[in-house]
Amino acid sequence: MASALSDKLSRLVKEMRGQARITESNVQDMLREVRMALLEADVALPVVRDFVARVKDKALGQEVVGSLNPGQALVGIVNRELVATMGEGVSDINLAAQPPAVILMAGLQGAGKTTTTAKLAKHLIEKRKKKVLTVSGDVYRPAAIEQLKTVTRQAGAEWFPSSPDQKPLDIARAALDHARRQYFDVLLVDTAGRLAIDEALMREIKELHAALKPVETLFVVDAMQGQDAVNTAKAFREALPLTGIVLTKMDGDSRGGAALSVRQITGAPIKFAGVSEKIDGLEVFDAERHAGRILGMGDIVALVEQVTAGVDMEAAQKLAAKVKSGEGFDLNDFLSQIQQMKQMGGLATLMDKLPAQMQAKAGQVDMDKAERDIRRKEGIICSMTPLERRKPDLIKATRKRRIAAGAGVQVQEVNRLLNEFDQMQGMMKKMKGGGLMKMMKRMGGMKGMPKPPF
Ligand SMILES: Nc1nc2c(ncn2[C@@H]2O[C@H](COP(=O)(O)OP(=O)(O)OP(=O)(O)O)[C@@H](O)[C@H]2O)c(=O)[nH]1
Repeated sequence: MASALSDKLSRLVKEMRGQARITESNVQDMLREVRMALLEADVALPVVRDFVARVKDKALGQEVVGSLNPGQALVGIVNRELVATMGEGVSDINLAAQPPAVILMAGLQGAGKTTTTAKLAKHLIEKRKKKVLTVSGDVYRPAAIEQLKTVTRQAGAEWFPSSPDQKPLDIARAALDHARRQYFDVLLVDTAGRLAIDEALMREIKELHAALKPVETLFVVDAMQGQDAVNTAKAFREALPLTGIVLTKMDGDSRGGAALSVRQITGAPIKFAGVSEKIDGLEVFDAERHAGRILGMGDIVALVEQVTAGVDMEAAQKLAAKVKSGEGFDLNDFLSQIQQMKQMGGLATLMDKLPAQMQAKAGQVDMDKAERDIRRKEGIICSMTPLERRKPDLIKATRKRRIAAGAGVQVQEVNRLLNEFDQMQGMMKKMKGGGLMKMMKRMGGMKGMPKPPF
């Protein structure tokens, strides 16, 4: 499905070539695809509508800069809007309170509250060097108290005992008192889960909130819940002043649309993502990476940006004019293409940014070898005289030996480069216009290299 979206967008991107502006008419198809992609990613409909309207607003009339066409520019706008909606920058746990800083965990049953409580304890111990106490207020499911005890041990934190015959509010007060007296920095309060929104339990968590005055009230939500997450989020937002969201089970196969919906509905920042059942399976939420996941495009946008940033547009245009005018593509141009590739961070960096389905193919290419090969080629061309670079036909056997010696390679390598260059020159002529993207595209068909995105 991810590849279907990338394919659709790529096709539309191609159709929009040669248009200099994003207009009402050329943007419609793209926006339809974006809307579909968001719905398929399980983003709630009202959130999708809002989002697409914002993107349209930002996109209309926008001049398309540099080598980008309107399609590519729109992908950039969608990506930036996704990142902005889900929150830019890193938003860690706020501990700015008179210790112990209380963190209240809220969410539906099975969302992953207990697991997340322990994961968070570990995070605070290891990353923030805090002394952490956990307590369970879940008196309805006796196993929940034991579960918290086990995972708290795994996290290396301390656990405050509680039992099913106590009232949650009493447990919480006793734990807070203990935390104060024992100089704990943080008290993590796990609460009873709800299968669905339940009045009595909502009242209980509100009371806990009022008594504990937590510095953080985290809403724990299962990313696999998709659209259903919206109703849960609404109910919790109405009951509690949420300060952050933890999205769990992000290692599942959801498209991650819940992130966008829950963020928009609650207005609270997404702070962490649960990425495995294990105690260390918690990551600080990365909106940029998640935007890529929702669009199913890997880091394709980053790739487009990196390519356009690294390319010397003036040089690329000169090259295009050169090829068009029939003046020919020479080894100086070949050298400058290699150098531009280096400026973009080298092959390995570019491959890293490809979407998953392309990376699988890229994985078959030995990157180190490919990089070494490029460096050798650069060395060979640099050993030639300017005239030889313009007219490689002039290079005779004795010069080949000298060039090889100068570059520290075998003569066969020089021959191979000249042959490859010959092929490439033929190709460039056929293309009637240069450009790195086009060249990369052609390279996609060569030597098992993955195809570039556009
Ligand atoms: N794969 C995966 N599983 C998770 C993650 N977080 C929690 N789980 C699993 O989800 C299940 C429910 O997690 P709990 O922590 O028991 O959920 P809870 O919200 O405390 O549930 P109650 O105590 O019943 O309210 C457990 O099997 C966890 O191992 C995660 O990030 N990834």
